[in-house]
Amino acid sequence: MNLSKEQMKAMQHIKGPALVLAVPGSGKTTVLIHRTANLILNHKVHPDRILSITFSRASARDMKNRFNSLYGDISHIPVYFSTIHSFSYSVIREYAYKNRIKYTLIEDNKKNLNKYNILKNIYFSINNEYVADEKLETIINSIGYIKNMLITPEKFLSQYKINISNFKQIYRSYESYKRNNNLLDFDDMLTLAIEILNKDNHLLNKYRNRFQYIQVDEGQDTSKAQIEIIKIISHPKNNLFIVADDDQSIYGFRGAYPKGLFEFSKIYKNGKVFYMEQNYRSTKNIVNISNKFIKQNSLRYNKNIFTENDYLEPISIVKVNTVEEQYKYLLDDINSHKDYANTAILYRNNISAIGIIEYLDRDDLPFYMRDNKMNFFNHWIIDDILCFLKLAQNPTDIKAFENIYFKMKGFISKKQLNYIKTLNYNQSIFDRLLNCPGINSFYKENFLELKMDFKKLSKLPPSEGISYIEKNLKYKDYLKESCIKSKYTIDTLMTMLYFLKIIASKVKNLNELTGRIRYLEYITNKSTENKDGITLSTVHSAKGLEFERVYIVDLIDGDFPSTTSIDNFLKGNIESLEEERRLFYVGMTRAKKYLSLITINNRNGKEVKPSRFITELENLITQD
Ligand SMILES: Nc1ncnc2c1ncn2[C@@H]1O[C@H](COP(=O)(O)OP(=O)(O)OP(=O)(O)O)[C@@H](O)[C@H]1O
Repeated sequence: MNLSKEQMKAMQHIKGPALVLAVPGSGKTTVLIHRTANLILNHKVHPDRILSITFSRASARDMKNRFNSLYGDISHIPVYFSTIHSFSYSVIREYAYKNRIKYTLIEDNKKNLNKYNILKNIYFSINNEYVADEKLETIINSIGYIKNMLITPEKFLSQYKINISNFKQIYRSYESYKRNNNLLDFDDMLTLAIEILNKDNHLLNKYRNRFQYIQVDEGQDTSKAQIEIIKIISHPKNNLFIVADDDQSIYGFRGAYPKGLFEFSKIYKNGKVFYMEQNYRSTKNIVNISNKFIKQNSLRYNKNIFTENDYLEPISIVKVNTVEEQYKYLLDDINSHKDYANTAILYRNNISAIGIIEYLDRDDLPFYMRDNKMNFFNHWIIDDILCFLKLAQNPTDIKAFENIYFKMKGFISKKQLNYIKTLNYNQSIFDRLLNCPGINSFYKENFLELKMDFKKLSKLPPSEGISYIEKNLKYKDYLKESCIKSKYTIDTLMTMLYFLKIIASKVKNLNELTGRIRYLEYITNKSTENKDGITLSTVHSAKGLEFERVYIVDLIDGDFPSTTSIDNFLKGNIESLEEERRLFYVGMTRAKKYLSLITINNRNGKEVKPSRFITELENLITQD
């Protein structure tokens, strides 16, 4: 590949600070890789002296693979591509070794001592109630934001409203608990590294001498804390080379600080800024429409993306009625090309992967999961449904009953549960309930009705059974109530049930359903090795990647863009909706030749609206 004039200029920049501001597919990563080789081959820089930083472990791996496939083993010394976290952690480890401190990482939730458990305990001790998963996530994201932005919780709370009681106290307890016990989470890696580099001159100089050249990919998603580390290490030579695209900044909620890019010229008076606006990745159809689309954002630096690539197929906007029709369309389209390794199915939320996996597996199509962060297969809602079905099959199953007796109609009390546990365990639970002392006719009727309901349930195929549990056994009422307490939205929970029904629709009985769930979990875990399969990924994790064919699915208003961003927009705050638009733009610009955007009218029997971004795109297309 011949680099363009713009790319060459950027690549040949050697000394002093430089910022490359560029559009998607313009060769930012390409330039960074060639520059690395140029430093080593033509400027005799030892590979060990170059620190190339990128955003995630996956992108560090991708960059290393791209480097190796272009240049192989040019120096017989491995070239170092790292995340800022792993770099910071190496600083901390060295400092800890020197000072005989033993830090423990608390990010592994398979270990007992992990940040989730610590925060759950702290939350309970302060608020006297259990914290729900979604609230816990808000707490973790907010703490991450505070640390990445290098601000105080007070400042954070003055800017953002979060629905967490006593957040400040939780924050302080968590911080002091970690400090007192030498515990570290990911965000501490950054703030502690800054602290260490600021106080240990010897260590600081060692790192400054070692890393003479620093390169940063995806500069738009570096946080203030990360920028600070990079600034400290590169000083005073400031041989700093950053590539970035503010239109692809998608981690604002975690403290990404793209505005930092535009302070570059203020911080580095002798800094050079290069621009690259030619896209080498996508067809003219995709480039033109993406360009118009991102121009709808107001918080951006205007760039004009263009390409010399040909026009090919127009992007397709596909509107179908149901989720099942969406999968059928996907399968038909993918099967007509069978170019699995060059195809990606992208989505806004992890949960969207469930239905896709089920359908791909039914058709025996290979897939590769880019990020397996789903907790679907072991979620309590799945456990609940399995317990209902187990109890229907075996009305003496007290363990199943104990899990769900308060999640259905019947008003069964804990006292009654404890009483029936003392009765003959071979007797049906419903008969035992009828034997509870002192129950009045109201309770008797309830229990008799329950007995009949479970009998009916035992005769239904699983997918109908789930609807029966939802409606007749009033499980949906329980879910609605639990939403009030847990801050799960009912839509999230109903979507999970809906995907479970899709899985259940092809099985005959409980055994098969349990087997199918475990099997899907297994192939999902295994698929992270299956690089030749169709890539399934959230748009977030697809950043930096490219595919011949890209499908973006489940394009529903409220999913993509998210409900929160729409609510904020209605209150006059455009930032989060603009971040969603950038995310959508990142998704669109992953496609080289073919881009298909799919929306549905109906999910789980409810009418849904197409993503407002689809409407926007349709308007832009008709204006052409
Ligand atoms: N000068 C060039 N000639 C031909 N192809 C090029 C050139 N520069 C880059 N490419 C190709 O264009 C595609 C996009 O390059 P690259 O991934 O480096 O872009 P990027 O700016 O990092 O993209 P993004 O920010 O969207 O992830 C790659 O397939 C790359 O090989």
